[in-house]
Amino acid sequence: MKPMLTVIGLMSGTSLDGVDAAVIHTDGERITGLGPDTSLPYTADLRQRARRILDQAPTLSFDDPELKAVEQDITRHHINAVRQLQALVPGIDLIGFHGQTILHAPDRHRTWQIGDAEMLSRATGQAVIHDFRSADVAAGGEGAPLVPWFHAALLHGVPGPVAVLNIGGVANVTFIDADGTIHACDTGPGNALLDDWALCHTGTACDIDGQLARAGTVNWAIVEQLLSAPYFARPAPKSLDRQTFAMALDRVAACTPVDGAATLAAFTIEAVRRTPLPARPTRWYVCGGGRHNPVLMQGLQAALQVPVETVDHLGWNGDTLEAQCFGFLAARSVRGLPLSAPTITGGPNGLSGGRLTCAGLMPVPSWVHATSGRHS
Ligand SMILES: Nc1ncnc2c1ncn2[C@@H]1O[C@H](COP(=O)(O)OP(=O)(O)OP(=O)(O)O)[C@@H](O)[C@H]1O
Ligand SMILES: CC(=O)N[C@H]1[C@@H]2OC[C@@H](O2)[C@@H](O)[C@@H]1O[C@H](C)C(=O)O
Repeated sequence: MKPMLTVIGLMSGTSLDGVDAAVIHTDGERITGLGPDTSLPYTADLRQRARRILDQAPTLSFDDPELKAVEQDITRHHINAVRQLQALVPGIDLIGFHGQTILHAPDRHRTWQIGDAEMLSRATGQAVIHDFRSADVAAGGEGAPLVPWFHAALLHGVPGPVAVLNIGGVANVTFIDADGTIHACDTGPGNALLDDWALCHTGTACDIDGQLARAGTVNWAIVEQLLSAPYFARPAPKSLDRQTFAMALDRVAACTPVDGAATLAAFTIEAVRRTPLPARPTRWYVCGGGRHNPVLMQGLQAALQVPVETVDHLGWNGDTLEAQCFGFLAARSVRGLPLSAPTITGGPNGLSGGRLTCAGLMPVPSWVHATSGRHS
């Protein structure tokens, strides 16, 4: 095993907006450098097709032709993103390929990320780690969130208790206690409901800068009703599917566009505030696209009553963090290091994850042999 790897991490998140890719220099424990990054948005057509697949996922068969076509198109975007970074950074050792989650149901021992790792490996000439969540789910864990080890590595030296909140389609928190213990869970919805509401009422893919929500009045009765869902009474670890709270859109259906947006934003914020954590964080750092929405940021500041800042204040890039994370986790995977923990996903202590594909790679890098047994 080479001590330090140069890895490209790839993330296509639940917002279905495109691929984020980033270079990271890491051995899966230390991060010695962050390289360039890029984002390739999906076309409106691919976004719609991927969304239809996500909506149908619970009943889809693995060989559904449209599923396969969407998977190929998504993989092509990943290949193009990798090629951009390969042109900038010579000597890439490995790719961490998250894929696109279309279904997440750990209670039924299912988590499903689409993306053709073999096609990616062949087209880019790189070893690829993929399928990061299945081992944890198979072992009884939630399979998500997986970002906490990465947040903890980046926070090294920042005194706890602190929380890092990612507001993507779904929102998740990493809590680091004063003694360094990591706790995590999905807090509730992130932007996904707001995105769906904005698309329906304005034709734009999100509530840009919170323009709708800012002009509306929160219907607190609806927020309380939504927060009475059993998920919010469950202790962590726990995780969500993008569509878990899709019924919230029916609950706000009679609201005006602005009041509906204000109510959905309040749902996201209140779900964060009520998330059970072992201690009160002294500070919250926010990443993910939701930090660009001032209504969410100001609402979180008012609700949490301790400083709430974007992770950019720590010198991190809040838009590329998840891509960097899957580069970091790929390096952990090839070393057999844990990707989760009992207080993160509820999976067993010491469990690694991810599968390795080296399709068509000649010669196979020598350090790859260290990972025998997990090839696909
Ligand atoms: N200027 C903005 N105003 C409001 N919302 C914004 C803005 N910029 C980005 N967003 C939100 O951020 C979302 C994208 O966030 P992000 O890329 O973190 O999600 P993701 O990685 O796909 O999701 P997840 O973390 O759940 O996998 C968009 O769908 C949108 O809702
Ligand atoms: C199943 C799945 O893809 N979950 C995502 C999703 O998006 C945010 C939240 O829900 C988080 O649990 C996870 O992503 C991040 C990267 C994670 O695993 O940490």
